[in-house]
Amino acid sequence: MQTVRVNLGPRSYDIALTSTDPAGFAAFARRAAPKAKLALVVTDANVISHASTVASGLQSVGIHSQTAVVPAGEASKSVARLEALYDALAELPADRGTLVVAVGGGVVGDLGGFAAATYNRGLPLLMVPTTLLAMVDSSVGGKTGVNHPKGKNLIGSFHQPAGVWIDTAYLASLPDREFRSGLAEVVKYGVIQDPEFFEYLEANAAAILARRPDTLVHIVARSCRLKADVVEQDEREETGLRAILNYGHTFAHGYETVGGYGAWLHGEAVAAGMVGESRLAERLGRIPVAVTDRQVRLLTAFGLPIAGKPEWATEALIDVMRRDKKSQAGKLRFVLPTRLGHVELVDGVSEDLVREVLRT
Ligand SMILES: NC(=O)c1ccc[n+]([C@@H]2O[C@H](COP(=O)([O-])OP(=O)(O)OC[C@H]3O[C@@H](n4cnc5c(N)ncnc54)[C@H](O)[C@@H]3O)[C@@H](O)[C@H]2O)c1
Ligand SMILES: O=C(O)C(=O)C[C@@H](O)[C@H](O)[C@H](O)COP(=O)(O)O
Ligand SMILES: [Zn+2]
Repeated sequence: MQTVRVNLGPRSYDIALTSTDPAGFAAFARRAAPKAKLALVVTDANVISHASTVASGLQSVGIHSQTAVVPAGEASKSVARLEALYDALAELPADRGTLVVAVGGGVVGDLGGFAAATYNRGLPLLMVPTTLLAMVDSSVGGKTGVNHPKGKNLIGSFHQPAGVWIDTAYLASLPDREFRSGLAEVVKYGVIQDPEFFEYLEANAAAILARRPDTLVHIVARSCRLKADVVEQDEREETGLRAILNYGHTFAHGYETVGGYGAWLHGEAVAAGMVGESRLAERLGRIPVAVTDRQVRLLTAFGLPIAGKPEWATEALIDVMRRDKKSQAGKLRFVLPTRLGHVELVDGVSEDLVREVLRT
């Protein structure tokens, strides 16, 4: 087992990275929440069997749990599903020591995490990610929330987990499209922080797609460390540093929202979003075309899209972008590459330039 520590003073926690170790999980859960007696396990319909293994582990260390199952998919990141979780917590009844355990992908983590952040003004949260995307990104760093019809994650909060338990054996059953979607966020770390990691992904694309266990462990561990490094320095996205994790996401959230949260998976939108935002950087004279070309080649090798769908209206996409959390006084801000491995937050990018890129 490897451990990645996220150092956040009193909110510090461990990310445990393992492969099939249910006994280890129970001890980890007990360490992360020493006083918990009761838990709500939140999961989705596709991963109920993993949730029941987790529930048995909790029981073995004296934590009795109930399970709340939400339908699989992005539509569950809604205020209506959140209310149902509040009902389940009230029914338990939860007290301030009750643990929320999110077993699933980013949808379950963001939704269950936001219920934990807000019920009784905050409950301890344990993340048990079962998708690649959740292992490398959403389970780490404390962003929780739900969508609004007018924009992704418009309702949410920062609420750090007490621990993250990653078992890469869960990835064996993950559908191919979901696995590829997670790879988009992995590529993101290479572009924003680590050119050597980007080269590793280029050189090992076939082994990664074949889910070779050593490559999986490496990409999950490296991604968690890279994300933790950013979160440790700017936990609540106040200095602008954490915004680098939003590379590709201004476009991506446009694609997801205009697509009605069903057309594309999050990682697919991020892949096309990174290419669009890299093209913006080119047009602003910040990078040579070669930097975009390398991203296009790697994302294509991973079977990910590199441009939005032609039917998505430019003005509808821009309208969503104006509501992006990085916007200030209605002006768009983008995270743009300066070279492979480094990005900057750039103010006042003209909407006309964005239109031009969206139309190409
Ligand atoms: N909080 C953050 O920092 C953060 C970061 C990145 C993404 N996100 C959010 O995460 C969400 C996307 O997460 P996701 O890609 O994990 O999608 P998801 O949660 O919808 O899971 C994808 C699909 O895979 C299924 N599944 C999960 N684990 C499985 C397994 N082991 N075997 C078989 N099927 C399995 C799920 O039931 C679902 O159908 C988006 O809402 C995105 O906005 C949040
Ligand atoms: O953790 C972060 O910070 C991120 O931006 C990670 C993103 O991959 C993730 O999609 C996040 O949910 C986007 O957050 P938002 O604040 O733009 O809604
Ligand atoms: Zn993302």
